[in-house]
Amino acid sequence: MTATTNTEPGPLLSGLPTAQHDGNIQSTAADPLPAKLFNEKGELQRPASQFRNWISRVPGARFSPEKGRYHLYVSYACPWAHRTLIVRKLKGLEEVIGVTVVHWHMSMVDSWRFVREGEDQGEDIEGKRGEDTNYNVGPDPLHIDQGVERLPDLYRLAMKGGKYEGRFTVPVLWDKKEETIVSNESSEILRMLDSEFEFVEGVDATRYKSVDLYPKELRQEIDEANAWMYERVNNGVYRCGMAKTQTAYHTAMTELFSSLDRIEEHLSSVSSSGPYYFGNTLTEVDVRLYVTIVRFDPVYVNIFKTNKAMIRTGYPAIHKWLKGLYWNEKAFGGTTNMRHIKGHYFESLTVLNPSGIVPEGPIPNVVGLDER
Ligand SMILES: N[C@@H](CCC(=O)N[C@@H](CS)C(=O)NCC(=O)O)C(=O)O
Repeated sequence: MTATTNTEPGPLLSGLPTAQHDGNIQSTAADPLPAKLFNEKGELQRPASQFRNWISRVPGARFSPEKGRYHLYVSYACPWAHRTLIVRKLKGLEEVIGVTVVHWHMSMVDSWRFVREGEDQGEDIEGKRGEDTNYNVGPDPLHIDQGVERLPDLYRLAMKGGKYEGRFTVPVLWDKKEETIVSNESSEILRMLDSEFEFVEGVDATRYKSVDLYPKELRQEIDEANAWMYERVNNGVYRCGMAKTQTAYHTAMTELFSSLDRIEEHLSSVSSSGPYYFGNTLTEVDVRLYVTIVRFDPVYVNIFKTNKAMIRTGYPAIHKWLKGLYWNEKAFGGTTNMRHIKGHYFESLTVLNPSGIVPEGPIPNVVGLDER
């Protein structure tokens, strides 16, 4: 598989930009919103992910699928990283690919850091569906003697002395064999996990094959949905929240809410045939949309000012779809940790929320299956 199969129209970007680091990981003056991230209209422009290798089952491939060779570094808070956690679980790869979760707080100067031994892990106290999320939050288990305390330290190791000019983002798919980063682009990691691990030791091939997130017969529709949803919804909420002018905000809001209307209409028309975006077939569109929608009412409505409507009151079909995934599918609900999610956005993004106060509502963060 090559990078050309990726349908992402452009780079996926961050939570919020942190200051750039040099190769030695020293803090520089923090400009949380550097001018180069914006165009002349004050609209956010996401930079591209820099590590774009592929795990491939083609014989002789540099990164071949193997049990225990790869490790995911993620944040429960980050929607892009959340995609990879969902797919790892959906495909039954828990014993094959390890995971380490960073602390939910992202410093605007020093990026993400690993949780120290004995430190609060940010357990999801609402916890009903977060049962699987209170694991693997801790120090980097692979580089205990190499002084890896923060995400940039990992990028430094991967660069082996070379200069890295991208952003220090999660998710990171790490290769233990070459001690480097295979990929830091979630849309591509998602595809690799979905397609390349069927014949690997420790993988239940029947279960693996029972979920195909990019089935041939739906590829065109998936590609089309990905293209507009990425720009207007997944990245759209960030474009609203980080807009530097009223006009840029208005444009992003208009595109976001007209897209939610479109999704609502689509889901109303398919919901009788199944719980997923394409009725009875679970695809990567569900994965990619879920990570944004589950954060919408608890976080984006508030911190990103996406407040024309809430999902729970304004979009009944989307809400039903969301509740179904959260409550009925372990890979979705079980990887959703609201403590990390709310802590990250409201306490890290002090440029948008200077007090760092975390809103208590909405209550509950995700509505019960049979409640409205
Ligand atoms: N293109 C990346 C974007 C990932 C990303 O932007 N992650 C954010 C967290 S939500 C991050 O780590 N940001 C740190 C930064 O930009 O400094 C992907 O989809 O994998």
